[in-house]
Amino acid sequence: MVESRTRLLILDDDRDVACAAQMLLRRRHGAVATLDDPARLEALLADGVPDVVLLDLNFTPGRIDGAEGLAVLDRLRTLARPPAVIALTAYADVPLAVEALKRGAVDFITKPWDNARLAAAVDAALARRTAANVPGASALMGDSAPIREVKAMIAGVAPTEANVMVLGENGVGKELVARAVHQASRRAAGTFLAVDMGALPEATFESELFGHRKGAFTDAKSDRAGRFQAARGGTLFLDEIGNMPLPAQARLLTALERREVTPIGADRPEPVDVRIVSATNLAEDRLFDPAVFRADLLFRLNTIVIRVPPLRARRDDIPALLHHYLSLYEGQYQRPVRELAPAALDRLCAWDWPGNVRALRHACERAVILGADADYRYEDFGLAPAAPPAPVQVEKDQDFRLGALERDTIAAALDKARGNISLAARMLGVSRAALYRKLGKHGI
Ligand SMILES: Nc1ncnc2c1ncn2[C@@H]1O[C@H](COP(=O)(O)OP(=O)(O)OP(=O)(O)O)[C@@H](O)[C@H]1O
Repeated sequence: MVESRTRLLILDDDRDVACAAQMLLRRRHGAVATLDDPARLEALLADGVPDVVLLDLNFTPGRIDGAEGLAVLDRLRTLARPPAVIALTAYADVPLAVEALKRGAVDFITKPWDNARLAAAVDAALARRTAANVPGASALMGDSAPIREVKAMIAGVAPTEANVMVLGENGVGKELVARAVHQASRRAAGTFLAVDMGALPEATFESELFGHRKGAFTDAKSDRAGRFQAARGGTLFLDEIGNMPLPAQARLLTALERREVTPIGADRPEPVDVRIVSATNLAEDRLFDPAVFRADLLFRLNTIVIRVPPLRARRDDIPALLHHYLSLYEGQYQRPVRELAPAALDRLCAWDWPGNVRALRHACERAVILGADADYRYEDFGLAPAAPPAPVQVEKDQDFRLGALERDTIAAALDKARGNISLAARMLGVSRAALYRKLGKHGI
């Protein structure tokens, strides 16, 4: 994907709160705008739509019904390319957070927040600004035999309450499969809440998932709902499950076995009413290694396993995906409709797509933005390997080596992390979203 700066917007009437969030996020993301009055939102949107909006749900002092924030959320969702919205609320109001999630917010944070948690939520929102945010892209495309099999499994398993584990390489569409299970289930009217288990800090793991009571620990200034409570009546998607440390796995297992969770500081457990869909890109031999993943947790989660094959194993889907994403980005960037030259299509179908559908999508975005000919050419997709180093002038040579160095470092980190994106991003000291951008840039 073409590198672009992330745009964040913080919409909160409390200037101190907005300023604190701005300072925290500016270090990581650069451009962070703040707005204390929703009446000025339209003028700001006219200048460009942000990627992520941190949205306070109550502006007028004393109001706690969230109606003001929900109205802004509804407005943002009508945009052609809506931002990912993280709802902010000063009140541990689970119904309000759930309402925001139902109306399309990707996450919620209770104020006062933990900085690491806020930063992780923004990263996750950026990485997830995918299917849910792009009209028409939420359906699983493809009609190859393997993808038809996946769709048949989804149709068969969705109406049951069985836990589903989705396996597959990065970018194959595991989250789309999880959403499809939710949408075809009896819980479709409820919340679909995705949690990146690999990104949950170990210290706050329990409070994030199960919630806490005011005063349970020094920073617990108010009650806080956990993900299990927020997804009540809906589906909890536990993503990157293979990245969980073993102690966290034990705590999750207890909750699933007892079907109840106890918020930290509470004296009574609360029943759990969620359907669990989990996903990992770990290879199955790693998943069955007890040093990596607890067997008892695995057997809780994998009642039904849906394996999503890599794109290179279902090349018949490539033409439809290319046409879909090219026309999607032509519309989005208001670029002319262009054909894919037959020779280019052949080469794109022969490419192995190591980053799977996500990489294909990024490549299409690049081609739409950079392609200049009447038809799309293979070169427009940025997949050709880097040119061999030539003994040209020193400066150019250095540029080339810098790019190659970055690519090699990323490839080495991915290799070491066995394809685990969260882990590789942590090793490289960048966010998951930034790593995905770099993967797209290098066609990895
Ligand atoms: N069959 C498909 N049809 C259309 N778009 C797809 C399909 N599969 C994946 N995509 C798109 O590819 C991108 C990656 O999909 P998704 O996030 O579901 O993959 P993932 O397997 O969960 O990735 P990761 O393991 O990296 O989290 C998304 O933008 C999604 O919309």
